[in-house]
Amino acid sequence: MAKILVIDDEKSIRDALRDILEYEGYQVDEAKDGQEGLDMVLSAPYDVALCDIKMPKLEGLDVLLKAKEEGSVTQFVMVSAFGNVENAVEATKRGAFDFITKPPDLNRLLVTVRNAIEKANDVEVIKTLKKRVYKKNEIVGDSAPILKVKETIDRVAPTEARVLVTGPNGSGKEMVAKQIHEKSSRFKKKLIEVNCAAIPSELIESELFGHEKGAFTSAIKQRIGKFEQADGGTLFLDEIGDMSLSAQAKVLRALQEGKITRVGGEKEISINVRVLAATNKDLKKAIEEGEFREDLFHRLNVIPIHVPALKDRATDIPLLCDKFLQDVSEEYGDTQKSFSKEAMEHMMKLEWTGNVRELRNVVERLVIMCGETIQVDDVKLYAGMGI
Ligand SMILES: Nc1ncnc2c1ncn2[C@@H]1O[C@H](COP(=O)(O)OP(=O)(O)OP(=O)(O)O)[C@@H](O)[C@H]1O
Repeated sequence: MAKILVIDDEKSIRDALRDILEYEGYQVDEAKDGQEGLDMVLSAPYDVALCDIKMPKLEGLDVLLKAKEEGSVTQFVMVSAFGNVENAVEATKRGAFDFITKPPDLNRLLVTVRNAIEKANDVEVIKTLKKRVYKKNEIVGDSAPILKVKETIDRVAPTEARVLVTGPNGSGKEMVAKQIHEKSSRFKKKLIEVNCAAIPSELIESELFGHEKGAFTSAIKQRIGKFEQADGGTLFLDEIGDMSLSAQAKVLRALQEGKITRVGGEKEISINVRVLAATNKDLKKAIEEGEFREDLFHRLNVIPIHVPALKDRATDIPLLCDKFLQDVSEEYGDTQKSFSKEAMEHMMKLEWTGNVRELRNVVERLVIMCGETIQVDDVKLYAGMGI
């Protein structure tokens, strides 16, 4: 049942609104001034507040602003006296859902309340979805190296520092980059990812910097590159060790000068981008072999984060398995399965050359193929079938 709070200093109005709303089946509480209303909105989850504008102690507009400041998701419908409509309009500009005038017209009141409740439900749904996504992206593990990774993320995320994430395939480098972006002040803007290994070297410059129409034969129209797409946000250069030397030179210039030029273009375009990079290659060795620019390495490697191979943090395996059992059962809408003690001990001894990605695939395979409790023989049979 939807909960509605009526905030009004006139008892007759509170009584009238309560009668109407209770008759419609809503649960109604009352506050007799602005301050009491604010306290109640902040201490209980009301779907809708019907809030008078002119009140002693705290005016309606201030109740609204303070509630929003504190992150309240209650939808405010302002109730204004006839001569006070300007204030009500101002309130809707500042985040109130709508306003009605006194004395309230019954139909208009009920329609507005119903719409406000719908909006409140949408906001709740979005909030839980967001929490779920956040949980889905959570870095699982409490081994010493993973705790260090998480601590470094928390420290570095709010800064503008560039981060170079290293570690073997499937160890969680991309997850680290995503967390840094989500926990940074750039989180409302985009995180743009480029897999440098997947793009042919002759196309990487156009991919990163864009091109002007006619810059080369297949450039039939202008294209905005990843640096420009990430403006105000974060650019994640994955597999940076696979980037050609000529593209490296251009990336270096973009980082040094904060400017790029589209391929075939002349104009310099200023960009405000935080760059994160990742690689599974040994970049120091690549530098010695002349395959990676040392100056670019130093530009990118302001804060290094190393994600170790899974076999070097086997104590994380039970927690990761739990998380993946939960994810997979949610995905298939099944009850959650579990590992026998011996099965889990065996999981912890395996090599996991494909690291966490391989572990996730194996857990999914086991959930599909096995009974309620996954046994050690199941693990021997189904793990190590290739990732
Ligand atoms: N600590 C972790 N907790 C939960 N899930 C994880 C963790 N580490 C990795 N994963 C999951 O494992 C998979 C592989 O992770 P990710 O893509 O981040 O690895 P990567 O190192 O970037 O891989 P590649 O080197 O192939 O690009 C993803 O599905 C990711 O969600």
